[in-house]
Amino acid sequence: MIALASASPRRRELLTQLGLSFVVVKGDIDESQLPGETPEQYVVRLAKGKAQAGYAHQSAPLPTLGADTIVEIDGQVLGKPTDFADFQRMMQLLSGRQHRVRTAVALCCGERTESVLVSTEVSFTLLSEHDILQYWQSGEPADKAGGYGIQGKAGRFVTKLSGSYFAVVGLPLFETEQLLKQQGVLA
Ligand SMILES: Cc1cn([C@H]2C[C@H](O)[C@@H](COP(=O)(O)OP(=O)(O)OP(=O)(O)O)O2)c(=O)[nH]c1=O
Repeated sequence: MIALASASPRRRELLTQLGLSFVVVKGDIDESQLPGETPEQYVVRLAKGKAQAGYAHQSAPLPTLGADTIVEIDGQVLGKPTDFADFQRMMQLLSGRQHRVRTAVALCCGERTESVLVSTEVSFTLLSEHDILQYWQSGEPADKAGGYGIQGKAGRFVTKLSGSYFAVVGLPLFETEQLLKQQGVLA
C-alpha cells in the first residue's frame, strides 16, 4: 500500500493502471517558481515537496508519491492559465511549434525522497483564433499546465510526440513503476 499526494483525477487514474493499492492524501504546497530556478529544478522541487507534504499529513505514513507537470517553451514555464488572456498567450506560443513537457515524480519514504524526471517533446499544429476560443469555452484548459489536456479535446492539436504520453497527462507509468521498484516499494 502506498499514498498518492495529489488532487489530480488524472494522476489517480494513471496510478490505478499500475494495479497497486493506494490512498489519496493532500500534498498542497506553494507552487511558485523561485528566482534563478531552472525549469528542471523547479518541477523536481515541486514533486518532492508534494510527496513530503503528503507524507507529513499521515499519522502512520505510507511511502508517498508526488508529481508535477510543467510545459516549457522558449525557456518560459507555462503553468495553469489564470484567465482567457493568459490562455490565449499560451496557445499563441504553442501554435505551430514544438514544446517540452516535463513531469517529475517523487517518492518520499521518510528521510529519503527520490525522484525521476521525464521530458517529452510535443508538436502542435497551427491554431486559429477560432480553435483557441472554442477550446477555452470547452472548460478543459483551466486546471491544466500549459492550458491543454492531450487526453481531451486538445489531442487534435498534436502532430507529433516524442517521449512519454502518460507523463504529459501527469504521471509516467513506466518510470513511476521503476522508481517504486528501485526503492523496494514494489517487488
Ligand atoms: C500538458 C497536460 C497537463 N495536464 C495536467 C496534469 C496535471 O494535473 C496538471 C498540471 O498541474 P500540476 O501542478 O502538475 O498538478 P495538479 O495541480 O493538477 O495536481 P496535484 O498537484 O494535486 O498532483 O495538468 C493534463 O491533464 N494533460 C496535459 O496534456
